[in-house]
Amino acid sequence: MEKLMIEGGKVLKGKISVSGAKNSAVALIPAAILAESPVTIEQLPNISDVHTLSELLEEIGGEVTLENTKLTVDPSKMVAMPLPSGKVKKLRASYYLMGAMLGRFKKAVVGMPGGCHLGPRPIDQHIKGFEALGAKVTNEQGAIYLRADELIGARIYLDVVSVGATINIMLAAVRAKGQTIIENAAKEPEIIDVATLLTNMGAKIKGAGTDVIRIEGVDSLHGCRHSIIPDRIEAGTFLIMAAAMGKEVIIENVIPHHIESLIAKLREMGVHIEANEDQVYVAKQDNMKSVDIKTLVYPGFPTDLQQPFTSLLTNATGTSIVTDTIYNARFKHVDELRRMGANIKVEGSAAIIEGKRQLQGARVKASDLRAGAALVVAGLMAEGITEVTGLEHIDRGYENLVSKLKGLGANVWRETMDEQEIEKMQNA
Ligand SMILES: CC(=O)N[C@H]1[C@@H](OP(=O)(O)OP(=O)(O)OC[C@H]2O[C@@H](n3ccc(=O)[nH]c3=O)[C@H](O)[C@@H]2O)O[C@H](CO)[C@@H](O)[C@@H]1O
Ligand SMILES: C=C(OP(=O)(O)O)C(=O)O
Repeated sequence: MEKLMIEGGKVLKGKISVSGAKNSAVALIPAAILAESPVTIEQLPNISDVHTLSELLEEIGGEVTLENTKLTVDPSKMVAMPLPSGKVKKLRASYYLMGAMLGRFKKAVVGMPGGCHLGPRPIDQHIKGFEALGAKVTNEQGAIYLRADELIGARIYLDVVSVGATINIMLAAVRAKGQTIIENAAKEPEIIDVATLLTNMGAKIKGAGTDVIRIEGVDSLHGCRHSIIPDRIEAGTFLIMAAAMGKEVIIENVIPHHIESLIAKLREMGVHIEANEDQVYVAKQDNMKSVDIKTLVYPGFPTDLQQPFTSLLTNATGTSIVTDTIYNARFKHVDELRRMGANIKVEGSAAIIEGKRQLQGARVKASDLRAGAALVVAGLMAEGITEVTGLEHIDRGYENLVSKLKGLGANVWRETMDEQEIEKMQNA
């Protein structure tokens, strides 16, 4: 087991490049199940969620080759093998195996997904969608059983705007008979990316990226090549790091339009940002002003950036309020930031941050992926050394974080933990 060491206070300068989007990748890989010939996905991030999903596709008979950032899946020999436990528990996105296998085989058995602990993460809207398409869905000992004689297109109104449910229903509906209409659909860029792959595979989808998606089912789908969009959350994390410690930082391979809500808030704080087609230039501002943020569905401020942004706000003068309307208990990072000297109170779904505080290096633990990102931001700003454990969470979503940050001049490295340290961490 390893821990991440960060010597804080170093100025960040230079270029950093964004990898392919995790939350697209984890849907595009299961989508390959729907084809009958090989699908190649390019620019994939080298993160553990991608490896876990590739292994899951192998478990159901897929021939998978993963070379650097390119994955080829030959799904022709896949079978509807039950996946009630094991690797499906390692990540959230294993729920996309439900929609994809239901679409291809008209049946699936998939264990309840894992992923970050952000409070309750129900999948009732996914199930409502599958049932509307004609599937019988039961939960037996922690696994979801889905079966349909035939999938028939339907009009589905989502009671909650959900990225996961929108994509999952799309995956099943492309192979249903007739038309499916998803109303109150989520509009995240990852949904457009998945719809683009499916369209290249022969699906008929209109309206992805708006709140009404229309799908005309087809009898079969074929292989294709697809290049994934850049990760807006990784890009956003780098922007936040640069706002905290950056002199002249250029973030490359980014679609600035995807992170407009973050850019607007950083500018409101006084951070200097210039954006062109696929690059963003950031320069730190010494007297950042406090701001309030409220997380919302896209194009609102993303919940996935709320945690790293909270760390930045400890360095802004005045009181900031961060409200998470998507996951109102997504505040596990706050206790750890307090250990580093932050003055933050959590009241209901809001965190109240009193700045400006000079954080101090400490031993902290990442409880989930973006809590980990928040602690890295805090470590870069802190005086002295910060030790971050719980790296398995960070490795789910950030490719080569250490070498990318080193490229900007940060002093960060990984160290193997000894047995005593592991025991101490587990008992903490
Ligand atoms: C693998 C993946 O892409 N994960 C992302 C996805 O997670 P996830 O798929 O969990 O998030 P959703 O967009 O589905 O959920 C949004 C909100 O709807 C609620 N809800 C969702 C589904 C459902 O059936 N019932 C229900 O009530 C959730 O509890 C949450 O409050 O979107 C989140 C919100 O942008 C991001 O934080 C995660 O990074
Ligand atoms: C919460 C996240 O991931 P997951 O849904 O995979 O747990 C995330 O990407 O911030």
